Amino acid sequence: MNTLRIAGGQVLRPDATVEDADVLVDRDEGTILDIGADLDADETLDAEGCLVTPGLVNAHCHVAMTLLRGYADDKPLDAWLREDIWPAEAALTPEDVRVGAELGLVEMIKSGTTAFADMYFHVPEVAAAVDEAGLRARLGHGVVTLGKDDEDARADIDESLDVAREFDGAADGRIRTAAMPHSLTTVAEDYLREFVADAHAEDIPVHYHANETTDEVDPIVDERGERPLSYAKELGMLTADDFLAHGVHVDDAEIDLLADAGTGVVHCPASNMKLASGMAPVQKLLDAGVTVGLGTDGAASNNDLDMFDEMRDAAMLGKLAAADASAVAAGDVVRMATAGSADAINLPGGALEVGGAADLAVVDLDAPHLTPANDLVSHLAYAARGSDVRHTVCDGRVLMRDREVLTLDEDAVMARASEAVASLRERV
Ligand SMILES: N[C@@H](CCSC[C@H]1O[C@@H](n2cnc3c(=O)[nH]cnc32)[C@H](O)[C@@H]1O)C(=O)O
Ligand SMILES: [Zn+2]
Repeated sequence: MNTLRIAGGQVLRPDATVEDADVLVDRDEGTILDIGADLDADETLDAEGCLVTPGLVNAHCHVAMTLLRGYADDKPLDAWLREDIWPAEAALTPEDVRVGAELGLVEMIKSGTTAFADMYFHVPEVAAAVDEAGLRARLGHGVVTLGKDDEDARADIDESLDVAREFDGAADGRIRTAAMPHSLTTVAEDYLREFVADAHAEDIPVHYHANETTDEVDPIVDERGERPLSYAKELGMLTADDFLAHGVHVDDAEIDLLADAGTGVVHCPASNMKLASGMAPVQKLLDAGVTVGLGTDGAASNNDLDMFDEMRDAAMLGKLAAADASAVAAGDVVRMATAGSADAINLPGGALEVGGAADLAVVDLDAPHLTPANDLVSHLAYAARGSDVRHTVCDGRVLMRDREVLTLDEDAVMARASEAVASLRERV
């Protein structure tokens, strides 16, 4: 057996307690063997003065959109997508998506994220980047049928199903997949019904954007006389395996539907604030027992992939939405960014426990903004930053040691991404 010891730190346990302990990892199996005192191992990662946390799980992203960071800001969702983002995306080559994904993965590793869910296109390139970088992911090809003829719409759906079949279990099992209709309004009803049924017939989960803006909710209510999530249920896309992004404008009946079905909701507070989409009723979702995860959405609507920022944003926005300072507390957002997200996207990780996945982040507490150590869960939620992460481990493999990313060449990736975007701007 080949073992790794994360030594001398404090460890955040699933019940939100913190204890002084080493974490012993089986590198061959990628699992945690023991959490305890003075454990011996083949290799040691120093965690003195640090908090060892579960790797953060970014449950909704478009990772290659790092290329469009700062490309178009300060617009509402619909205009932003139609006027800026979709025209630029139409010009992206597979090589662009590869380097954009690598850039995003470097950013994730450097901020303690070990797993994510991603909706994009040229997915084979995203999968190759994930394989190389060493993270876990649930990947899928996003489908839009609006504005497409029947042949193109069907080709898009076929590609989504083919990608889900082909890449499930890739990267030594670290990659899982989903079928990904973009949203309830950008994929037409007949296509959606067939797409979802075909995916579920092969046990492929479905991931989509829902109830993000009122512009997206109102047409469904006007045309169908029912709420979007009641429509989603009727289409069969509200099962325990499926998960949706946003869920901003959901009413009480829709919250009950989500809780009854066990469908995960991925809250994306920064994106919702930046696009002025609205405030998700996160405390209500939690109270109803809905599985709630946390995601950054793409870097063009955030504008980073730092899940520490996202935790703080979720807590702040959740309190505002509930008009209650006790709503969406520190422990709630830490759980959402770890176990909640892992649960929503159904990947291993999200908790440090014996027998569980060895996916973790080591946060350096020796910083003025993390002093004094009154409450480490509070610090994670409100005061820590991605740049406080010292080591990142996924599936038992060290992806970053002492802030040096070991699986990708950070400087080379940044240079290639800048070149790719210079060329993209000339083409668009
Ligand atoms: N195959 C589709 C692309 C779908 S990928 C997923 C899409 O979601 C877009 N996207 C990013 N953030 C959001 C959001 O917050 N809401 C809805 N769509 C988004 C992203 O730009 C990308 O085009 C096509 O032909 O256009
Ligand atoms: Zn999105």
